[in-house]
Amino acid sequence: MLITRRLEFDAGHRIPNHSSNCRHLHGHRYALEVTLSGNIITSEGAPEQGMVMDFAEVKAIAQRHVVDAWDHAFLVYAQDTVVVEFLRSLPGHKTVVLAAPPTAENLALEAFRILDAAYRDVYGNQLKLERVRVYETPNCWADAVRGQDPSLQGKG
Ligand SMILES: Nc1nc2c(c(=O)[nH]1)N=C([C@H](O)[C@H](O)COP(=O)(O)OP(=O)(O)OP(=O)(O)O)CN2
Ligand SMILES: [Zn+2]
Repeated sequence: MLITRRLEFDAGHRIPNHSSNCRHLHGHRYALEVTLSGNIITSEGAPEQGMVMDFAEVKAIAQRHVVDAWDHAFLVYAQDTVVVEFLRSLPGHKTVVLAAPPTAENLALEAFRILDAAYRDVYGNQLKLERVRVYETPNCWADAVRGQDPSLQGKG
């Protein structure tokens, strides 16, 4: 069984080497969709009976590990030194420095890496993170899928 929870957040970014508009500093209302697989919990009387995981708990984990860190932050590529230095000059600015340009693809991969360790099979129902989808706009999104990207090797 697969279940998906959607969360939304706002963040700024730029794609420094982009040939068009995306090299400018701008922001998005991102959406993050977390898809988990697992067996439905059947323990009679358990609060989670009938669920793979309580959607509230799915949300709480993604919120704590990704959304709280990225919401109203500027997501910047570490090699984008001019912007990194500028953001450092702003006292107390919320900045997230990433090892790769902040495209939807790289944000989905980064969120997958962070969240994979965060979702634990506490009910013995083989709970596992399967996919993280990041919407950059309502029309553009990227999927990081377990076992499909070379950087997620070993997560199969
Ligand atoms: N494969 C990717 N392509 C692009 C990415 C990306 O992350 N992965 N990102 C961008 C820009 O960040 C840009 O903000 C996206 O805007 P745009 O292409 O304009 O998307 P819209 O949904 O607003 O498209 P409209 O045609 O304006 O409706 C670019 N490419
Ligand atoms: Zn953008």
